[in-house]
Amino acid sequence: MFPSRVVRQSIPLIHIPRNSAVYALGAANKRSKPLFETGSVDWSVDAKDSWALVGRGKGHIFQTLLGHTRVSPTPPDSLYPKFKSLDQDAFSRLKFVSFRHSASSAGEFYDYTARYGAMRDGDDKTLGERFDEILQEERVHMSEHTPEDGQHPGLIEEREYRELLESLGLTPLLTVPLIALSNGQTRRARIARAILRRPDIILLDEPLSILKDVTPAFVSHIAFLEKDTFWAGPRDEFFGDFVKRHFKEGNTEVWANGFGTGSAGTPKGWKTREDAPLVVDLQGVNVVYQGKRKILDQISWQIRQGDRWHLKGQNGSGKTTLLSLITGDHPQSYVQKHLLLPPTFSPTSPQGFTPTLAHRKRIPTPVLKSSIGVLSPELFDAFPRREPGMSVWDAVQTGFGGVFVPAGEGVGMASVDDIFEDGKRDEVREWRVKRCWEVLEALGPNSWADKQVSQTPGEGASEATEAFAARPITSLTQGEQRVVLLMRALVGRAPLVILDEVWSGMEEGMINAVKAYFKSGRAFGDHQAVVVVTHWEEEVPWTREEGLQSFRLEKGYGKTE
Ligand SMILES: Nc1ncnc2c1ncn2[C@@H]1O[C@H](COP(=O)(O)OP(=O)(O)OP(=O)(O)O)[C@@H](O)[C@H]1O
Repeated sequence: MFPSRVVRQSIPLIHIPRNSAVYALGAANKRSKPLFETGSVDWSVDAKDSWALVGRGKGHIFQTLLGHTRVSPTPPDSLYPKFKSLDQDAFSRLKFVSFRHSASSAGEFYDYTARYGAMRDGDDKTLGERFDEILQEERVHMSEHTPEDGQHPGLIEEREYRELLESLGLTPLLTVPLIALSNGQTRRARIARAILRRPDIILLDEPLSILKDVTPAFVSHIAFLEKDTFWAGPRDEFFGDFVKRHFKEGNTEVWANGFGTGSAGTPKGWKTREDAPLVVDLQGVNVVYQGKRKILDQISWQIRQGDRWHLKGQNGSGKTTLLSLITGDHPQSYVQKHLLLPPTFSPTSPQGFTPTLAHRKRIPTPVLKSSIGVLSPELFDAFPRREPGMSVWDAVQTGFGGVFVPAGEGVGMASVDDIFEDGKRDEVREWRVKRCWEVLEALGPNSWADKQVSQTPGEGASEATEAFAARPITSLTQGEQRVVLLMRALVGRAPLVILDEVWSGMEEGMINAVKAYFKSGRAFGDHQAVVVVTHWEEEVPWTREEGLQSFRLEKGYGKTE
């Protein structure tokens, strides 16, 4: 939460008294089961506190703060006592920034289709211009209120504004079009946009896109909600007594670090790495924008079958750009001198593809798409989940062709028809159906759902999976949609799999299920190369001992570490 300008320290900004029950808005009556109860915890948030909401039920706390639940009995001074005492509308003094829906919720800040292509009219508004607009809106808003009515905190001061941009690393980006900002840059820009309006409370939903317990230093307090346990208090007490007591039963995984010592996924099969065929071969690759912004400078990178790579680099260092050259999404992929990729792909042949690579411009895009399994924030935004009637099954199947739209009986078969001789086609189809069920079983609700809640007693494992496969993708939670799009990336056993921010938006149970699948060694075959993109070492499913290599991008240059 952002330090408040309101001075009366004794009245809390937020207060949910002890012995309160919090209900979903539509809950019929008091006999309905509450979302959570405060029990003996009297939860108060004061100005200058910085709270982190954690635990599986944190979403309920968030919804409560957004006014989307009913607190019973109604708190005597409202949920927002300080604003009540000042006769202010709490929701006008609160800013909510959600990162859960990935970049698309940034709206004005993102458009996947336009990013690499020619910019359209209106796409070229820069970050600086957008911030100027916001400040102008605030000026107008301010002019409509008197200083006494407390409805406007006054404009951010010039010095404070400059410091804000500096601290978020946005100063050099002011002249960059919004559309060109990288994911991390967009996140930071959205936080700055909220702060520019000088709210008393900022709610940031999943701002860090990380797997788990990296609690930023500025967090002073923690509110925890899971099943029947609600706890709120100072950070030190949480990590001391509370975690020890609450997690003593063994559920410590979420607070432990990293993947532990999983040994699966170890690339094997070739005596030395150099014996393995190349999947990607880049030499001297460059990307320059507007003739001057050099994003990639003479990048050379070879990826071989069985390789496990961690692609690293700060926000804006060019990771997405580099990967978009490999996936063929970037128009400049055609003009690179040396950008070699797999020209064919046969999931049922032992090796998976013809070992002689071809230049990107000689590979039809549908073939390239079928050779690369991708899950990324960009894909999550762009995936046309609203395609009428698209079920989970349909969505997973699109992974075989790397396409977006289910194509009738043989989803993604278009390119395969060209590749395979008559007679082999059924074999492929059979393999595909089997693979779909495999990933659905491995990563579907059987692996992560709270079984008491979502399964009726006696329901068989496959029944739950079948029911899940038939659900419209739009009916799933954001976390469930992420898991489905991960299944889509894995289903084809493509020679190259790219997993960019794979954990973001997933619930804890899903994260554990995916981790278990990666560790089991069944997720990837030895013929597959995998590139993981994350800012956090502990999110990478493999260790150096298991063959992990790192490729770092920095100031346009790339190097193997
Ligand atoms: N069309 C464009 N014009 C100008 N600059 C661009 C354009 N597209 C991208 N950029 C710039 O290229 C740089 C690299 O962006 P990219 O998305 O590849 O970074 P990234 O490493 O993936 O970052 P993140 O970790 O935040 O996702 C950024 O500084 C971005 O502003």
